Amino acid sequence: MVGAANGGRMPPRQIFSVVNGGQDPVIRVGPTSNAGSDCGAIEFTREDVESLLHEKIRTKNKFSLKEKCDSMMEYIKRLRICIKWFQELEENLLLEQEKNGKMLESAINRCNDMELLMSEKEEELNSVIMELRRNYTALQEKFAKEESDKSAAMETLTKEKEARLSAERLQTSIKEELERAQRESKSANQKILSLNDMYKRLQEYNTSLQQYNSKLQSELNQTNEILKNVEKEKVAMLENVSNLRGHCTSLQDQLNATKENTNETLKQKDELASEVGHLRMDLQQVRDDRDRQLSKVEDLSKEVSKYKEWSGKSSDEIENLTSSLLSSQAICSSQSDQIKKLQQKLTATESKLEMSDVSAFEIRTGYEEQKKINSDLQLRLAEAESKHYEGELLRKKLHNTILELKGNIRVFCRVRPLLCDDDGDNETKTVSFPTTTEGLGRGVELLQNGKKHSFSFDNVFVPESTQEEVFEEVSQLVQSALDGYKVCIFAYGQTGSGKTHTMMGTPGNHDEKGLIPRSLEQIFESRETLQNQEWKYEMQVSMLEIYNDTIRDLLSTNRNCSNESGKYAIKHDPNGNTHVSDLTIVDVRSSREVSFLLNRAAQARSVGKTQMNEQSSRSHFVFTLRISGVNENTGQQVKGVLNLIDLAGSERLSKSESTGVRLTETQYINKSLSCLSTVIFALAKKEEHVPFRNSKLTYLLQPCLGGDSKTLMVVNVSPAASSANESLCSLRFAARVNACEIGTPRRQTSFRQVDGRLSYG
Ligand SMILES: Nc1ncnc2c1ncn2[C@@H]1O[C@H](COP(=O)(O)OP(=O)(O)OP(=O)(O)O)[C@@H](O)[C@H]1O
Repeated sequence: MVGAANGGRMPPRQIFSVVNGGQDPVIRVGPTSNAGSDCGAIEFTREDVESLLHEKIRTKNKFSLKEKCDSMMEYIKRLRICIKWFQELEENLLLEQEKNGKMLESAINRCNDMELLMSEKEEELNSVIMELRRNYTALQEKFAKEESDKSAAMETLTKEKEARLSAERLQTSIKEELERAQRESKSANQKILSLNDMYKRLQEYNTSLQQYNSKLQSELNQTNEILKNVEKEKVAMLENVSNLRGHCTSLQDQLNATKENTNETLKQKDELASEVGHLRMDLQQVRDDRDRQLSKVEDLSKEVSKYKEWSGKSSDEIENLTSSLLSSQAICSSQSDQIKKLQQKLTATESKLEMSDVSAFEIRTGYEEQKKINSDLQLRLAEAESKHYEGELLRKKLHNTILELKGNIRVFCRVRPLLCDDDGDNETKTVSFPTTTEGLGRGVELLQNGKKHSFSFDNVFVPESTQEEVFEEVSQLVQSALDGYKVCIFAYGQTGSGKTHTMMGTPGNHDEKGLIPRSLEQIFESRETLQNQEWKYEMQVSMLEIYNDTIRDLLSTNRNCSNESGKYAIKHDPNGNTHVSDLTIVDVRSSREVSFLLNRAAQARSVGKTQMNEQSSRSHFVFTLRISGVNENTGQQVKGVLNLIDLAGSERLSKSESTGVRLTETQYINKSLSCLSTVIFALAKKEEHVPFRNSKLTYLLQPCLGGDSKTLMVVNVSPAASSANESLCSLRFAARVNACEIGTPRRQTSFRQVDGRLSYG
């Protein structure tokens, strides 16, 4: 094509360039093409030409022109040969080009023809290709369709195979099942018969249970009614008894005054009687004197008459005799006066004596009357007291019946007042108390994140409730420890919610005493009263704390060796009694002694300042009073236990911001409280395994929680808005505990020799 464009010829410059820069590195000129030329068979390669062109002419003598001219000539000669070779080559190339041009032309023609032919053929082929493509696409579509059909068919086949296999398996299992079902059907038929039988019996049992239940319900209602009446009667009786006691005391006072009066009167009477005796003696003496004087006068008169008879006697003698007679008469008359006076005195004294006899008689009759009234009153008092005792017994029985019906765990809720330390939004009321008939005193409502949560417990104490009011509701439970029951009262709640306040109260403030001191006072008072019924009690106290899951003896004088291994090991015996080895147990005789021990324990207890509470209890405090009683009349023996527990408060690590020791304490507290809830829920669900051993607290309280004791949980709640989440958690936990039926309280009483050992539960 290039050749055609240049008319088949190339200029010599171009040929030279071909020699210099052509693709072929060597241009060889054949011998035929050089025939007859000067260069003969000389061949030039590209390198030759290039070296020739770049050759520098060198002479031996730089300044010899001849030599330079010769070498130039030589060089020109070589150049000429080269040029000639080029020219020949060019001619040959031109010839060849011409030839090639012709050939090219014919080839182009042929090519054009061929192109025409080819285009025709191409068109033909294109149409064929198009046809083929169409066919191909159709075939591809068909193929794809066939493929998809095939895969679908394969899938269906595999599915069918699987279905067949499963159907076969199903068939065999159905066969087996059928056989089994036939067997079962037979046994089921038998079972149906027996179940029908049982169903009938169960229906009968159910109806009897329903009847029994309704009877129990009505009995419970009646019992509640009776209990209320008994309570009312008790109050009236107590009032009556106190009135009678008042009356009796005033009568006793009167009686004493009368006795004193009588004694005084008797004394006066004795004095008067002795005076009368003296007077009588005086009178007698005076009478004797008078008689003597009278006989003297008589003698003298006789003598006077004798002397008168003698008339011969001297007148002096007569005068003497007359004067002595006169003096005797004067003495006589003065003595008569004296006698008269004495008689008057005697009559006055006798009338006085008579009067005093009358008043003594009156006093004696008054005294007798008073005595009678007093003995009447004593009888009435004894009657009232025996009625009161009977009422008390009935009330206890009813109280125990209610507990038996309800289960041994009861829950009270106490909401403490808002304190100035409480942070957060305290304008909106977080805790409220329903005023409906059924909710009053038993319901509590908590507002959290705008949602109201309602709870109901056995008793709910509002922030204004006093320590005394709280104790009043607990006193019956405390009392049953003296009757031989195991009693456990524990305070649960968030840190700073008022547990220690409820259990211990404010030290030094008499009105703010908590449940523990009040319970002890009541127990010791009742002990005094029961002594009249011949009951003799012995009491022992122990106090411990569980700090970081380690028991510490709060009454030990040597608290440093609490970590000795094997010390304070908890053991339960088969009777449900618990012992803590090496724990200090102190015999106590008065509530004053216990108060002293309580103060000692409070000082030894682990308390620390936290973000949430200035005086936060960092441990669980367990106070135990073991009571052992015997009735000397009947020989009956009782063994009661009173456990009063102030738990450490739960707290959120994020909120308490505890670090170091406080953080460790908080972690232990939270862990043991969560163990407590796990145990309670396991008991509630009646699970086979109850994880009592997961913490020292739950293991120690095992008999109280899972056994036959009377247990009361006081859930303490803070009304602060910032504590709403924690309060909700505590109330939810308490509600679940309230719904638990854990066991039935059992009284520990016997007529045998009491086991000397005492225990927690
Ligand atoms: N009913 C109440 N009336 C008046 N003040 C109360 C009442 N309850 C609690 N408080 C006061 O609230 C504060 C915290 O109470 P307390 O120490 O009893 O809480 P706590 O639940 O025992 O806390 P922690 O678990 O941290 O030991 C105390 O200052 C206490 O006096």
